[in-house]
Amino acid sequence: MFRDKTLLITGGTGSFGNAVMERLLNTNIKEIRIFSRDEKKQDDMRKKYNNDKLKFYIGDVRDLASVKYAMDDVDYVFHAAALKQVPSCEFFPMEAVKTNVLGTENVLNASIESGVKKVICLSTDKAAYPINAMGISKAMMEKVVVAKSKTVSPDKTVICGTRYGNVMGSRGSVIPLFVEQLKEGKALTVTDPNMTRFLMSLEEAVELVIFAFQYAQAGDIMVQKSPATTIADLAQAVKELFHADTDLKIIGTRHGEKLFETLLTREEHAVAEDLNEFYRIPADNRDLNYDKYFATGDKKLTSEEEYNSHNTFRLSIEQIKDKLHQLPYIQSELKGWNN
Ligand SMILES: O=c1ccn([C@@H]2O[C@H](COP(=O)(O)OP(=O)(O)O[C@H]3O[C@H](CO)[C@@H](O)[C@H](O)[C@H]3O)[C@@H](O)[C@H]2O)c(=O)[nH]1
Repeated sequence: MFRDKTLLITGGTGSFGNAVMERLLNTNIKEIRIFSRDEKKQDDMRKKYNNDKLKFYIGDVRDLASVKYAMDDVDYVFHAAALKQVPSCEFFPMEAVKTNVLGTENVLNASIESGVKKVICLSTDKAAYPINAMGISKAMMEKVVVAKSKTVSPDKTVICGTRYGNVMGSRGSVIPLFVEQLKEGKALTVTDPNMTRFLMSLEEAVELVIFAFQYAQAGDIMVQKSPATTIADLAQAVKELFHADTDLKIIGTRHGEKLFETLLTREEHAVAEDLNEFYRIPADNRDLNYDKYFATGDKKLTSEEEYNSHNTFRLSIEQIKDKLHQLPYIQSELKGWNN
C-alpha cells in the first residue's frame, strides 16, 4: 500500500504517531515524516529508531508556513496533531480552536496545494453530541474536513476522517491512574460507577486509520465498532488482575464529562453504512439549496437510535481483564508487581 510513498504524520511524536510509525517503518514505504512542536520528543525518537526512512520536521499546525514546508512531495497525511485534554481545553477554548480547527484547515489547505493524494484526520467520540470545548472543537474539525473534501476533486486529494473512543492505557488516562493508586495502596477514585466508555487499544486505533486509508471516500468519517465498560467494572477488573484488595472511592463526575460517549449520533446512524467491524458515515452531499432540504426530509431518522457506550456490547469483568492483559504496559506492571 505504501510502496515508495511518503507519509506525513502530524502530532507524530504522540502515542498514535509512534504506533503507526512502528507499524509502517519496516514496510517498503519510502519515508515517514514526523511533524510536531516538541524537539526533545523528536530527538528521543530519532535516537530510538535510528532509521533513515524517518525524517523530522519541527513545526506547528497553527503555522501554515511550517506545515507547507513539511508537505513538499508528500503522498499521504495522517493528521493526529490536536489538543485533546478535556480540562485544559475547558480553560483555554480558543487554544483548542487554534489547534484543532484552524490547524486542521491549514493541514488540509497545504495538502491540497501540494497534491497530497489522501488525508485522514483523527477525531474522537467526544465530538458527537459534544458538551466540552475539546469535543466541540473536534466537532468543528469534522465539519471542516467534510466541507473541505467537497472543494477538491477526489482524483486529486481525498479528505476523510476517523472517530474513535478512549485508548486503553494512554498517557494520563484512567487505567494507568488506577494502577498507580493500587501500587501506592490508595483507594481507586471512581467518578461515577455507572459511567461508560468505549474501550479500544492503540493497535485498534491504528487499524481504523489504515482501514480509512484503504476504503474511505471523500468526506467519509470512519468509525470502528467497539465494546464498552462501566467504570465500576473497569476498576474491579484492575483490582482482580493485580489481586489487590483496594477500596473504591466515589469522587463524582468531573468538569465537562459525559455519562456515556457517542460514536454515531442518531442522525448519523440513519445514514451510516454498516461494514461489519466498522461504520462509514458518508458526507451529506446535498448542496446549499434550501428548497431541497425542506422538501426531502428523512423518515428513517424517526426510528433510529444513536450508537453509544451505554447501548453497545458491554464487556464482562473477565473480558476486561483479558483486554487489559494484552496491553504491554499492564504486562510490565504485573511483572513488577508479582516480583
Ligand atoms: O480518577 C478518575 C479518572 C477518570 N475516571 C473515569 O474514567 C473514564 C475515562 O477517563 P479518562 O481516562 O480520563 O478519559 P476521558 O476523560 O474519557 O478522555 C480520554 O479519552 C478521549 C477519547 O474519548 C481522549 O480524547 C482524551 O484525551 C482522553 O483523556 C471516565 O469515565 C472518567 O470519569 C475515574 O473514574 N476516575
